[in-house]
Amino acid sequence: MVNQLAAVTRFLRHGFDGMLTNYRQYGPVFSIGPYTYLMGPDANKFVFANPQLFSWSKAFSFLKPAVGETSMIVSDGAEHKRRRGLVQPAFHHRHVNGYLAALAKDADALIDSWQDGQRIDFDQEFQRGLRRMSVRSLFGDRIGEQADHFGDQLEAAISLVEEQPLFIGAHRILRTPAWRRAQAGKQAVDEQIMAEIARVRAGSADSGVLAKMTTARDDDGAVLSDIEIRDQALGLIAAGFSAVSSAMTWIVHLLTDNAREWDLARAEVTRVLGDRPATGEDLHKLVRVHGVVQETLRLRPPTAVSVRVPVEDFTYAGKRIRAGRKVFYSPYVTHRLAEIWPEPERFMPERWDPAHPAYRKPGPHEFLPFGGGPHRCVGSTLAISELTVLLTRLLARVELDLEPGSAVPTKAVPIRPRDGLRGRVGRAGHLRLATRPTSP
Ligand code: HEM
Repeated sequence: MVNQLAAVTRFLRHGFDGMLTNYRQYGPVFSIGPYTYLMGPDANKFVFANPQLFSWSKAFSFLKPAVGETSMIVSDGAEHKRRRGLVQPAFHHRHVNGYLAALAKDADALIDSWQDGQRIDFDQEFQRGLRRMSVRSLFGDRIGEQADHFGDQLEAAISLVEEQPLFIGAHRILRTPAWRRAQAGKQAVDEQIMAEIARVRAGSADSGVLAKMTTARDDDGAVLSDIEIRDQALGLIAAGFSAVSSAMTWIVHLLTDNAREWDLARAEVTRVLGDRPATGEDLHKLVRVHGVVQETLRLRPPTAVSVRVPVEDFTYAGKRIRAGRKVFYSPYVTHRLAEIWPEPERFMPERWDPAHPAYRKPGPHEFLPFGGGPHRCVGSTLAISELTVLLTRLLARVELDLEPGSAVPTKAVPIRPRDGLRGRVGRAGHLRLATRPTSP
């Protein structure tokens, strides 16, 4: 029997760690108020293997004002499969590797905009820099040239749906200024995307994901309509943009929390890359950097929980779950289980190095920062590339000195530091890093 008050209080006090304690106490399936939690590796396996039980259209309906009705993330069944089949090839390794040079240029532009010794909020700065990087690789060079302006309009459209679903309904009914701003931003962005699709259809060459989706054709000759392409483009940004910047912020926090970690990752960058940006061939040689990115996604998965809405009643672990309930699964909880991850609270990039004794290859239901099943993150390769490129440029070029205590995690998705991540930046070799004890 779940003690409702204790279970809610745990989450309110301790966020996702409270959810972990609830799992420990109540097992892989339990309900708190209107919500049901399916937790742990076996529950993940069940959720990913049974997509026919769930509706994404219902679970993510709150996103529709920003991403439209046809975006993959709000599509089910055969429609989802068709759309996904036409979008996914644009994220193939081969294409993503083609974006690395442009990503490095944008990463360098971000770093160049900082003054030596300047005090900044890295969380804000990474959001700004990664927005530019994402806009260029998704929408191509033409829109990429006005990435900041385009990004401002996008953000107005998307910021609203990042609020609690209940508040979004209130904004819509009351036609609040935030709602009107979101509508104006969405309209401006829609028009630019439609114009870009028309240019690509008229034969104008571009290399972004948008252009690839516009010309995509499946084995049966099916294509995406203009509205579908526009909705996919908006869905990619809505699903991806804040998750990547959240991951970047935590990467820097975890690396600088212990100067030794920063030094080890930097030594690898110096050895493999020197001062040049990474190419596709370099990626598999950056073992430590890869470990840092993976280990951050383990300890601070931006999508700490995600939601499903069952379309029919079903039974899991002997418990009946009714159609229409909100059901949550949690990468965060699974990533902190000692039975899968020895010393789960420790930041250990070496666990991802096949040559290290601590290495163990996790199953897809044990390490799931990008979800799993047919709706698994379509942008995961691009996300990892953006993080790797920005991280390697930071390691090559700057020292960071973070202010202690400036990284209290929020209880929201994606997890961010509540008051930002503040500190000073200096050119490599110029600023002395303060060494602090490791804590995840
Ligand atoms: C570190 C960064 C990222 C993380 C942690 C992340 C995480 C996730 C997760 C957990 C899901 C599945 C949600 C569920 O099961 O309910 C998902 C889906 C998705 N992600 Fe990501 N994501 C990231 C970056 C990106 C990027 C960069 C893009 C696009 C360029 C993107 C586009 C999408 C889309 C479109 C879906 C829905 C796919 C579908 O419904 O078929 N994500 N993401």
